[in-house]
This record gives sequence, structure tokens and C-alpha cells, in this order.
Amino acid sequence: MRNFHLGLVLGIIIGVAIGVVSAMAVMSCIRYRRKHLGRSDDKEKVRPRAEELLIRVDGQHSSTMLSDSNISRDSPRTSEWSNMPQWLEGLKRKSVESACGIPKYSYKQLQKATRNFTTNIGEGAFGPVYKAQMETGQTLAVKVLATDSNQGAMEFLTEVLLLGRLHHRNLVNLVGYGAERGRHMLVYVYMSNGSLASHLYNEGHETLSWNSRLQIALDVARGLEYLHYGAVPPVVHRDIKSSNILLDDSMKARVADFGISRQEKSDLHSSDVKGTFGYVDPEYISTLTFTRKSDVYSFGVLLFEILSGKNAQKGLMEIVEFVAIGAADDEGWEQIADPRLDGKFDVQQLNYMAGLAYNCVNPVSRKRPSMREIVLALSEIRKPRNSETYRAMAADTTFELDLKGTVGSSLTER
Ligand SMILES: Nc1ncnc2c1ncn2[C@@H]1O[C@H](COP(=O)(O)OP(=O)(O)OP(=O)(O)O)[C@@H](O)[C@H]1O
Repeated sequence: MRNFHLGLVLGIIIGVAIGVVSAMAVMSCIRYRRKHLGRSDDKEKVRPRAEELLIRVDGQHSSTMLSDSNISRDSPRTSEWSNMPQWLEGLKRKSVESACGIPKYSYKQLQKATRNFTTNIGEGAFGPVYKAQMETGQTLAVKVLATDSNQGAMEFLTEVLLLGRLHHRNLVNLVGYGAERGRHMLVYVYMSNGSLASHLYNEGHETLSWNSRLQIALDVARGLEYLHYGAVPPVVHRDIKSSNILLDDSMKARVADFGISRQEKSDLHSSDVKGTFGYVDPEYISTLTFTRKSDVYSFGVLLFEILSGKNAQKGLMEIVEFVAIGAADDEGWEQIADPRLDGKFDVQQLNYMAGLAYNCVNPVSRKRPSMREIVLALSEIRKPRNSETYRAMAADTTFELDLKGTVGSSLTER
């Protein structure tokens, strides 16, 4: 009996000991798992979502990866952001400021620089534009968003985001912005020679020389090439026209007004036709699908405008189709030349340029050249006649074929 009690006591002691050891083991196991699971939860919290944003900082050489993990999830999203492209989703105003790296001007600064908004230099769909004389001595242009324009509110944010990260010598670069007292303002480099349209159509201006026209065409092509292939993600302008081409003090042309620009991938299909009558790609009108080749179409119209001095909204393309009946790829376009040139142009250059422009306005988008090919072709066309390449072009018909081959080589690109 004594032995039985002793066994029982020992059994209880051993059982309790095993229980305590097991409980401790389980506890430390739980603690260990918690500790490690906790870490992985944290990792989950800070791990960037799949769609990291590649923002090009200087527009040319370097890029910065911005992940939306940097962005507080609980920040309120304003209605202004609801139409932002997918790749911009998650960015909030503060992030925009730091991502763009462009200065924010106070309302007072801009009010003073524009003499209380009295230095009006124009009016667009976006709102009035003022010339601004800054205390630093800089002359800038300030676009003030029309307060009653919903389209303008969205354009404002689009432009801050787009232009803030895009920099190229052939773009009208955004150099600052203002957002105060309910007024949104965009601050640009001031383009002292106004728009290409004013030079082509205003009697007040001297006639643009042939060489200036060639240079302007190449400048615009380079600006667009940058938007299509240098910008990350690519940008389709969507409103190329002569009033959106501005000229600086050395008559260098720059592409302006990204008001209806969109990041290409996320906005291939839009519900309404955007653009300006006379410049809109007919394929886009029928498919509502806007691609880089739609910009190429508008650029082709612009090239014809530069050659002819005729307004794209006043029957230019009818004249082009009429002249095209008697013209080949690179000859027979002389009739289209602007009479104000008074015959002072290079006939061969004009024919090459018109042939190129006609390729750009091909109704079938995949048959149009890319902006890369257009830059190459225009660079060749612009070379002086006595250059080796040009002599080869004049003497050797196969070179002409090469030029055409270059222009039409990427038939499948959109
Ligand atoms: N950076 C600038 N420097 C000098 N003038 C400018 C500048 N930006 C715009 N302007 C002038 O202000 C006027 C209005 O420009 P804005 O871009 O707002 O509209 P638009 O291109 O003329 O028309 P829309 O908005 O319909 O495309 C234009 O006449 C243009 O010449």
C-alpha cells in the first residue's frame, strides 16, 4: 500500500513536470512563432506593391524608383485624383511635390510677379496665361487654372505630374507651380517668340525662312520623339498643333500644352474624342484608340502647315490631297509651298519633307513612320546640300530608297 502511494506521488510529480516542460516548450514555440510571424507581417506592411513607379528624374539619363509603400494608405484621396492614370494611383499631393522636384510658388509671389494678374499674354482651354517677372530676374509664364473648369482641374494635376518629371530642350518645361487659395497655377519657361501659329498666320510677323521651318520641324520631332521613347512611361501628347508649338528667344521650337496628354498604356481607350479639329487621326476617331501613331498623324498635318503656311483648320488637307494626285513620294509637291517664301526654298528638301509628311498622314496608322524614324529622316533632309550625304542623295537613287526605307521600316509599330 505504501509502495502504491509512493508510486502515485512519483507519477503525479513526473506528470506535472512533463506538463510544465511541455507547456514551457509550447509557450516558447508560440513566442518564437509570434516573434517571427510578427516580422513577416511587418515586412508585408512595408513591401512595395507590385506596381512600383518608375519616375524619370531628369528626363534623359536617370530614373528613380518610387514605390507606393512610401505613401500613407489612410491619406484622403481627393476627387481630383480619381481620373489619374493607374500608374499614378496612390500618389498624394506631398509625394507629387517631392517626386517632381519643382519649386512651389506662393500665391503672393506669383501675384506680385504678374502685377496682380494683369500681364495677360493669352487664353487657352485651361485658362489665362500671364507673363511673370520674378524677383530673381527670371521671366516666366504662369497659367492660371480657370476655377469653373473641371477639365482644367484634372489637367493641372496631370501637367504637374507629367511636366515635373519631363525635361527636354524641345519641350516647354514646367519650372514651378502654385496651389493656394483655391487657385492652381503652372509656371513655365517664358517663350518670348510666341506660337508657331502666330508666325505662320499673323501678318505682324516676318515670314519664316525655309531654314527656320526645317529647324522648327526637326525641333518638334525631337520633342515628340522624347515623349514617345525617352519618357518613362511613354507619353502621347494628343494635341499637336501649331498653336501648341512655342518659340524661344533663339527661335528654337518647343512642344507645349500637355493638358490632354496621357500616359500611353493606361489610357488607350477613352470614351470621347480628344484633340483639335483638323489634326485628329481618322483611325482614332473610328476606333477611339489613341497611340503614338496618332501623334504622328497630327505631326504630319503640322509638317504640311509649316511647308504651306496654310491653316489646318481651313482646308489644308483638302489641298494636300489635291496636290498628292500629281505628286510622287518625293517629287511634284512644289505647288504646296507657302507663297510667302517667294520661291526661296530648296525644291528637293521640300519634296522630301512633303513626301515624309504624306507618309505621316497615311490613314492606316501602322503604315506611318515612328517619331524616331521621322527625326532621322528630317536630320538627313536638313543637312546642307554640299554635305556628303546630300550629294549622295542627289546622285544616287538607292540612297533615296534608303531614306524611304528608313521612313517606312517599322510598319507594325503602333
Ligand atoms: N510658356 C509660354 N510662354 C509664352 N507664351 C505662352 C506660354 N504658354 C502659353 N503661352 C501663350 O498663351 C496662350 C494660351 O496658351 P494655352 O497653352 O493656354 O492655350 P492654347 O494652346 O492657345 O489653346 P488650347 O488650350 O485650346 O490648346 C497662347 O497664345 C500661347 O502663345
